[in-house]
Amino acid sequence: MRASLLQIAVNEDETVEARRLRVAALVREQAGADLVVLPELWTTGAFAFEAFDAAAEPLRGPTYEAMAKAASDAGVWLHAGSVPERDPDGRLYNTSLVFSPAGDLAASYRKIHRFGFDKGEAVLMGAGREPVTVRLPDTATLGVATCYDLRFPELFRALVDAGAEILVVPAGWPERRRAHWTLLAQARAVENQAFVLACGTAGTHAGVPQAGHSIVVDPWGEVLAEAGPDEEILTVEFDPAKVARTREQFPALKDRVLGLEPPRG
Ligand SMILES: O=C(O)CCC(=O)C(=O)O
Repeated sequence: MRASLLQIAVNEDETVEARRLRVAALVREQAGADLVVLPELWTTGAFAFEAFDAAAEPLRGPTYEAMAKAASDAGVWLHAGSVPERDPDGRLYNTSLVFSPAGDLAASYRKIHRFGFDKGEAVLMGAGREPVTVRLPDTATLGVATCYDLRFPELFRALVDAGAEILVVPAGWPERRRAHWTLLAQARAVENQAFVLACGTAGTHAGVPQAGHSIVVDPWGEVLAEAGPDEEILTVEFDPAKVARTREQFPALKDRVLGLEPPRG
């Protein structure tokens, strides 16, 4: 399987419309890949809170249209990262879109864990409630999560319980916590015996330098590829069957003890 992670630079000197056109062209250039992955909220930048409202779009808005066409032009599965989605009631969500090689929407996922504590995304956007997996016929099952979700192992366990073998994590992770990003991507891969494809942004928006350093980790925790800090296309080839082999050879997932009593005392 060949995957390309497009680590897009999100800077304020480029308009949302210009970036959308540029990213669509980059996706088209990935013809021949099986899966292409974009970062979180790459139209505005994940920290551009003041831009969310103006840039919000219905699920089937301009980013949906551009990415559906780019996926079918390239003939690739496309995890198009996330967009600020406005639902029919006016509520915003951080919503990921996954397209099939025919350009059909295979899945959408509203980010469950919103970042910002008492400000930013956490107050501006609603929370998703449903973990999402996507079956790529004859290949593997994707489990999707977004940025801050990476800190919550129980979500990833739910995805694995639903059959996920490749965990895809678009992000807009800040440079100041880059060490956490790398560590958590490896931890989620090791504990779930799954591939992790984590695609971040580069550049600086809203005064927040982005970490870049998109990363692909195999089910044994080995880093197969890692980007640098700037805009980059990270391409990697791997065998999804390694998930089943790893889980068979080192069957730790089978030793899970569920439903423990709360500690006494
Ligand atoms: O958890 C972090 O350190 C970063 C999370 C984040 O930036 C996000 O979810 O947008």
